[in-house]
This record gives sequence, C-alpha cells and structure tokens, in this order.
Amino acid sequence: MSDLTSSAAWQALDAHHKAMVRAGQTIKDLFKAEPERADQMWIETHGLRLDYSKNRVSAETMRLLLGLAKARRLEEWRARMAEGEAVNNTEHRAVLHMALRNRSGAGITVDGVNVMTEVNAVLAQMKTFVASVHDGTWRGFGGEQITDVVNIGIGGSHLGPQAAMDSLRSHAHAGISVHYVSNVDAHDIDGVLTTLNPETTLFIVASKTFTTQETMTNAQTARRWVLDHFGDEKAVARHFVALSTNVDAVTDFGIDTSNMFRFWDWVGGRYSLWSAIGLSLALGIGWANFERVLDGGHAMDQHFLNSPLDRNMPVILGLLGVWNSNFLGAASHAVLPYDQRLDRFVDHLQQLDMESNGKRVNREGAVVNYQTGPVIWGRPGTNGQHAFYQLIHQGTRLVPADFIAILHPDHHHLEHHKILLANLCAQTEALMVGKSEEQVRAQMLASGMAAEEAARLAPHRTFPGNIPTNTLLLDRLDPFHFGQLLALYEHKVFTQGIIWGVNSFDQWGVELGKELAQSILSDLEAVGEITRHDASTNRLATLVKTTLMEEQGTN
Ligand SMILES: O=P(O)(O)OC[C@H]1O[C@](O)(CO)[C@@H](O)[C@@H]1O
Repeated sequence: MSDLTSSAAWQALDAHHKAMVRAGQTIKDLFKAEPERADQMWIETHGLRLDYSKNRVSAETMRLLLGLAKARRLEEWRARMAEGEAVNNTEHRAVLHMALRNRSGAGITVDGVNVMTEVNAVLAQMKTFVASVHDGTWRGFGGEQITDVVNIGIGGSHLGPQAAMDSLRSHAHAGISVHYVSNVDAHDIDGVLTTLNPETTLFIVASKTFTTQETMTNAQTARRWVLDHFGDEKAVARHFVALSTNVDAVTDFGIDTSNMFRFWDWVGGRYSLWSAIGLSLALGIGWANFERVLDGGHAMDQHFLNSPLDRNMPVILGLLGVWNSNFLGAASHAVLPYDQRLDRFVDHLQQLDMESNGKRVNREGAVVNYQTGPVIWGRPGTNGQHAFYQLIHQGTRLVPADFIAILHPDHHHLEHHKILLANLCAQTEALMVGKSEEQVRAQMLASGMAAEEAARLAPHRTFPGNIPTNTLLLDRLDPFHFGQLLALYEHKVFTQGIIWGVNSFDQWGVELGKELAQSILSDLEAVGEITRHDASTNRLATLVKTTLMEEQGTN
C-alpha cells in the first residue's frame, strides 16, 4: 500500500464509501436526508457560482475529503507554489503562473529576484506592441496595416490562446482577425494561408522552447510564404514576432530580438496563456480586455489562496474529482459547457488536466497503486445531448460531469437562451433523478400501450440516475469571468496533483514519441530498406516511404 492509500484519511473515506454502498444511498436520498444541501453545497465568488449538491457525497463525505486534503498538506503546498519554491521537482523549477496575473502590486521573489519586475516589463512591451498594431504604427514590409494575425504554436502555445480567443469572440477588437495554425499536417497552414495576404499578415511564432518540430516546420513554411511574396529577407522582421524563452533560437530564425516577447522556465506550457503566449489573444480582444483576463485569474488565485478549504471552489472540485475517480471508479470526466463559444475550452482543459495529472509515479518516483488523472472530454450542450449523452444516461460506465452555464448571453435571442439553459437544468436533474422501470412502465400504460409491449420496452427506457454533476454558473462570458474560470480549473488540477502526490508540472510522457519520430524521419530520408524496428513499424514506415517516393516522382 502507498502512503496515500494506507493513510488514516484515505482508509476513513474507504470505509465511509463502503457503508454508503451498503446502505444503497443515492443522491436523491441525500437530498431527503440533508434538506439544506442545495444551499450548503453552493459557493459563489465574483459572479461565478458552483452548485455541487448533485454529487454522491454527504456532509460527512465532504468532511472526510477535507480531512484528506489536510492530511496531504494541501495548504502548505499551495503556499509553497505561491512563494516560488521549486515544486516542479523533476525539472527543479518554480511554478509561478500566478505571478503572471498578480495584480496586487506585491513582489514575488525567486532566488533573490523579484520576478514581478520582469513580468511587468513584458506586459508593458506587449501593451505597446498591441497598440502599435491596432493604431497602424506597426506596418507590414510593404507599408500596409496589419489586418490578420496568425499564431503558430502547438499544445500550450496554441490551445489556451485559441480557446480564449474563441470564448471571447464577442469581445473581439474590430479590424484584426486572429488565426491559429498548430498541426504539422500542412492542410492546417494551407487552409489558413490561402485566405490571407502577406502584405497585411503578422505571424506570431509561439514556442516556449523554440525547438518544437511542428511549430518550427510551420514557421519555416510561413517564412517562405512571406519571402516568396516580398523577395527580401528584411521582410521577416516586419512580419514575424516570437514568444519564447529561447533567445538564441529566435535569433537564428531571423526574428529581431526586440520583437521577441519573453517568458520564463517557471511558466509551464499549459499554464502560459497569461504570459507572452497570450499575445494573439491581446491583439484579438484588445489590451484592456486582456488585462481583465488577468484580473479574473488573479481574483481566482486570491480565492484559492485565502478561502477556507470547505468554501474553496477549486479545492472542492478537486476533492470531488478524487472521490469520483478513486472511490466511485469513474475513469473519465466530462466538461459540458452550454455555450458554443466554450467549445475549444474543453480541448484546453484536456491538455491542462491530462498532461498535468496523467502520471503513474509519485513525486518520489514510486509507481502508484491508485488511479490518477481521469480522461477529460466533452463538447457543448445541447449538441452533445444528441450525440454522446446516451452513454452517460444509460451506458455501463460512470461519467461524472461539469455543466457550465453563462447566465447573460451576448446576443438578443432570449428564446434561444431560455431553451439552452432549460436543457442544462433538465440534464443535471435527469442525470440525478433518473427514471425507474415502474415509472416508465406506468407512463407507457397510461399512454395506451399494451401491457406486454410496455414490459418489453421498460428496461430499455429506464434511467438509473444517481450520476454526479457539478454546475458552474458565470454571470457572463466576458474576459474577467473567462480568466476566473480557467484559473479555477488550473487550481483544481493542482489540488488533485497534491492529493495523488504526483508532479503536475512536468510532461515526460510526450518525449518517447518525439524521439522515435526523429528516428523514423531519418529512416524515411535515408536510402535503403527500413528494418531496425518491429515488424509492424517497419511495414508501416516502408509503405510511407514508398508513397513519399511516388509523390516526389509525380511532383
Ligand atoms: O511551447 P513549446 O516549447 O513549443 O511546446 C509546446 C507543447 O509541447 C509540449 O511540450 C508537449 O509536447 C507541451 O507541454 C507544450 O505546451
């Protein structure tokens, strides 16, 4: 047994869970037993509300989960992260995305250096740059004003900014369109470039390392596109800027370092939207709005750092996730926003959560004997209702879900909004209450169906219910609340990482595939047969190689 599963706090939860199962206690039963539940399991902060009453947890479960958080020293770890300790222990790095959105004016010192001086200097540089693009002071090489910005990046250098830009499209700055290219599949960049004019296009090469294969390949293709048009290397400096921690690689690419926006190794890729990586967003929504995103993140940081654990939204969400995964056995967690603009937000959360907590060893390197991060997935409602909700309602797997509602829309079609939010409320109700076989049969008989047919169909039309959900309600999908929502999930992930004892801030799991891709790439470029891999990989790579040779022959 590990120190987690053998701890008194874990054992108490285990015993409590077994007792709940023996008693057959459902969420519906809990509502009867705890009449104040809907009020008590409700947290509000700055126009963001969480209703977590529709979970398979009693007040006692929450007490025990909070005991687990204490036993795992969550408050200490939280302070250690905030104070700039190297909590990323496999890379010996501090984890300071909170410094990027620190709006308090207070310093944050790491190794004797106040990082806020540098953070604020880069923010000032970004602000000036955004203003110069917007007011036309910054122009393309041919003298034209920039109308289109293309962010070239992948993973954390793409998903966060794109999700934010999409979510905040109702706040878009007029006159600038922002595009995103990430995949090394050239259909991606081709699809974007064919719509653009090199004279009026600015590329942002976003890469923490500035070595990522996909980003560098796309950046070189974009560079050729610009040079084919202008025929002058000097055009690169007017049409490319870089967001990176790697000054040398940026210089080698030909980007003037005065057009480089820095960040630091204490910013993880999936936590980097708040840094220079947010430049495409700042250009797309304007500087004042970008600052509101930071304000929202900072407000959530304050809530996370200062609220007692039992009223702390990210802590509660994190603990419920642990309960669902480790005690109820859920292997995945769905995020179901009832706002089309949040479609890509789920993709970002997927990286945030799965790259952070998809770990099989603890901080000390020992293989764990419990489940860690779940599979995160989802799509906006109501679309999902007509696609995958079937499995959530009647499948064999338990899928807990977060429903996200925006109370005030940015359109005037209130009829749509009413239907949308009625569906959200109905789904969380349906998932909890279900519909018994008796109810189903009685309904069918009442509608005039023959008894035999009603009996035959009843099992198919029964809903077990008792499926745990959280509901998050935001006043608006504006920059502030978007920042708050994103920071909420970041801290939820942190909370879970601490409970599970894993390092949420490295991502070694992406390395092996990268290494092997390099080796296969060299096989594809070398003369001769491919024989050094297993039989399947040799065969696949050989087919790719011969196809590429055919393509070269026909090009
Ligand atoms: O910003 P970079 O260095 O190009 O990295 C992009 C992404 O690649 C990863 O390292 C995974 O391969 C992510 O963690 C990161 O967000």
